[in-house]
Amino acid sequence: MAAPLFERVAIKRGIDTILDATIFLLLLSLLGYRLHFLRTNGFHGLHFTAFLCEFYFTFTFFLLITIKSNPLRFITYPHRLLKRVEEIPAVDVFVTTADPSLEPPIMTVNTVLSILAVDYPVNKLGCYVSDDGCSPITFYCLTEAVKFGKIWVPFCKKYGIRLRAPFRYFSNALEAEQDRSQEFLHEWNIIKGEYEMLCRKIKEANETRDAGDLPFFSGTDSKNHAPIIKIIWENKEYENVLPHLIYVSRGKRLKHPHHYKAGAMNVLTRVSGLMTNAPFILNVDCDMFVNDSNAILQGICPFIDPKNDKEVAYVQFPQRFYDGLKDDLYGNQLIVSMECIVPGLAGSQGPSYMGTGCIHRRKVLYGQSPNELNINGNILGSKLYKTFGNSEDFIKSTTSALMGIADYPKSLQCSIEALHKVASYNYEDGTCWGAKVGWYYGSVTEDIFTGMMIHGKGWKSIYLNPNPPAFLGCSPTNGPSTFTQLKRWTTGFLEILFTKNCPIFATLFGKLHPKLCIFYVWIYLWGPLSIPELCYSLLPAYSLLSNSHFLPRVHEREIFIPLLLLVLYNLQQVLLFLKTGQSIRAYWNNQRMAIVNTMCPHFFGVVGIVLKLLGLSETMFEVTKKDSSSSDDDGETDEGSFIFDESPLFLPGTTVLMMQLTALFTSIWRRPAKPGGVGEVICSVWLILCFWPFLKGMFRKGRYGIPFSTICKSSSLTLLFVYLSEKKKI
Ligand SMILES: O=c1ccn([C@@H]2O[C@H](COP(=O)(O)OP(=O)(O)O[C@H]3O[C@H](CO)[C@@H](O)[C@H](O)[C@H]3O)[C@@H](O)[C@H]2O)c(=O)[nH]1
Ligand SMILES: [Mn+2]
Repeated sequence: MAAPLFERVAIKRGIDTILDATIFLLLLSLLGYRLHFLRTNGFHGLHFTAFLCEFYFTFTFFLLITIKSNPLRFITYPHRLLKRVEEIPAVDVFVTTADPSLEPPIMTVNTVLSILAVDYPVNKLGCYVSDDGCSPITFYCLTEAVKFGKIWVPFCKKYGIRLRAPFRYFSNALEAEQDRSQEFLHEWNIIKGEYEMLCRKIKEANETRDAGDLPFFSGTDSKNHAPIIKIIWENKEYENVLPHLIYVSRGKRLKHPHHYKAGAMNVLTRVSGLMTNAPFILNVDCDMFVNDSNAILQGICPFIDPKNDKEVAYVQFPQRFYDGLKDDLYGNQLIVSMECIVPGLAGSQGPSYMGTGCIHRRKVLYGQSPNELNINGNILGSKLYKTFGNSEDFIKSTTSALMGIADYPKSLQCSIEALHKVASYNYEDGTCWGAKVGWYYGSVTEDIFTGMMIHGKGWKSIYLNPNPPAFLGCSPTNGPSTFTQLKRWTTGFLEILFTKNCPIFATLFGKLHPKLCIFYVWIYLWGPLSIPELCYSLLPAYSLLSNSHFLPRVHEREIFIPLLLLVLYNLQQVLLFLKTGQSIRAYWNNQRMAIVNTMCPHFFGVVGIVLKLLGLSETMFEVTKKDSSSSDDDGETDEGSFIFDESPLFLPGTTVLMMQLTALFTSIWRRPAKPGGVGEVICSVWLILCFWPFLKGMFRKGRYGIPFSTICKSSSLTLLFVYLSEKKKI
């Protein structure tokens, strides 16, 4: 038998398990203390509220420790696959971009170049770029990218370069190179020059908004236009330098829903079905380049392994980021989650789909279940039209994909009419796209939703977390973008929770593994967690203002429960950060942001969903702004400081901070000798430390300052709170 292509290895967690258990027991004791207190003293508003909040915290913590248990890791052997060339399947790569001003074209170009250059048989790859911005600039940049690609790709392959996104490759010093021969240096210099020229051309096109003569773009409005599908580069067998590159801007009409990224992915699925119809689909966002030229080979290994052939739906690589801010100021590098939480899922049904860096099996996206045999083409006839839409060509391609026929069609020369038809704005009307096949609609987090529906059918997924990382993307680098992204995620999660597609039903009536059910419930409850957390944050301030207590007093021995909880929980976090190679400051920023995020963007995610349920507003996919190193920064930069804007998202945080400050000072001023309970003071001070960047922001101007209007609103809310607390009216 051939050597295995991949292996699983258990991960040892050591002390983390003990800390999990201890913290959980302490949380239970705290609940016990509350119940005892309420029984002996009768109903007590403060303690009752505290009990409810702590109950919720204990519940989410329980979910989390269940998710983290029994982690696994997978190792792949891509070089073994390379030796079995005839078994290597074709892969279609989808790149999505939506807005050239928020997503600089140079970034998309680098992502595309890194894909064109991967170590994978060139004739088995096709790269499709979806441009929801319908931008001639993006199109022009891609045509220029191909010209550069013709020298870049052979250079990378000749010298075995691992990182094939030119902007990253050239940002590393030449000294790091192994091969320093004269020939190499000579070529390196030429190619660097060419890359700089490409950057200049792109910059110029961006500035002058001039992409040359492109008649098919004339008169198009990005929100209202017919489909534009262009083969930018076709790989002909005799050349075999670059894989196919196809530009797709799907048709849109103003009032017709286009379902954001999910809609774009479904159009790419159909367009690629007509052109190359590869059995596997890799999808990356425009900011996520291939960081290791072996990435696709690695990702294909689990699919080829005979043990998994029948049950793996997708292979997910972690989201990793390059050029993150120092010490993870906004806590959005997700390293601990990717290293310590997701591996727990890997040991079960597999990781959730994260929207990028993921290889899908095409058949699964066509709605097939793991136990269904490859279909027999004749049976389904008219049902196929109902499901997949009214295109004969596409039904043919679907049938062969579902039947497992690998090599249909042989060339890109399919009919333009068919292509335009499947990419038109109304092709999906009355079909199952977005509901039973393709990427699912109805949530702005289409990724987790689609992944969950796939798991619900009983499919497994595989988590590959290689070193060096296979893909790298970028994370938001300022407060407003971070908050907008998180708000969208929370809203998207709740859009799934409150439907018939809720994970609990998927476990009860479908094939979702209970552990995955727990994971999805845990993540969907991020938003609602903001309510107990906001309530809990009011308790110390209220206690200090009204001279009451919600925590055990110093002379009671139960005071050790919350104190130990605080110490052990933070100790656990510090250890996790150190274990994953991060700094103590990164730990602190992350733990602070966990609180800030819950109270600000997550809370607004909940507000958004309530408005949607009341029919007052619709949810939107707001594209995250991506900073490229080539974009100019306006004015001063201060890496360690928070960036704010007028958004109401900053309001709850500013208010909570003001409440703590007011409560603390009032209590010291009134009772200088005995300023309130120790527990309450510690809580209040802790919150002030968590919102420290907000405190600094209150005294600064410009983008590092909290706008005056937000300060006014927060002050009013604080005054109202102080008034009500002092009168003990709440
Ligand atoms: O109408 C749209 C909106 C977005 N996109 C693309 O979707 C991708 C993700 O958008 P981004 O603004 O970067 O969202 P993030 O929050 O950073 O993305 C994370 O979360 C999304 C779900 O909320 C997933 O789709 C992403 O894969 C995941 O990286 C980008 O390539 C966009 O170009 C479209 O193609 N069309
Ligand atoms: Mn993104």
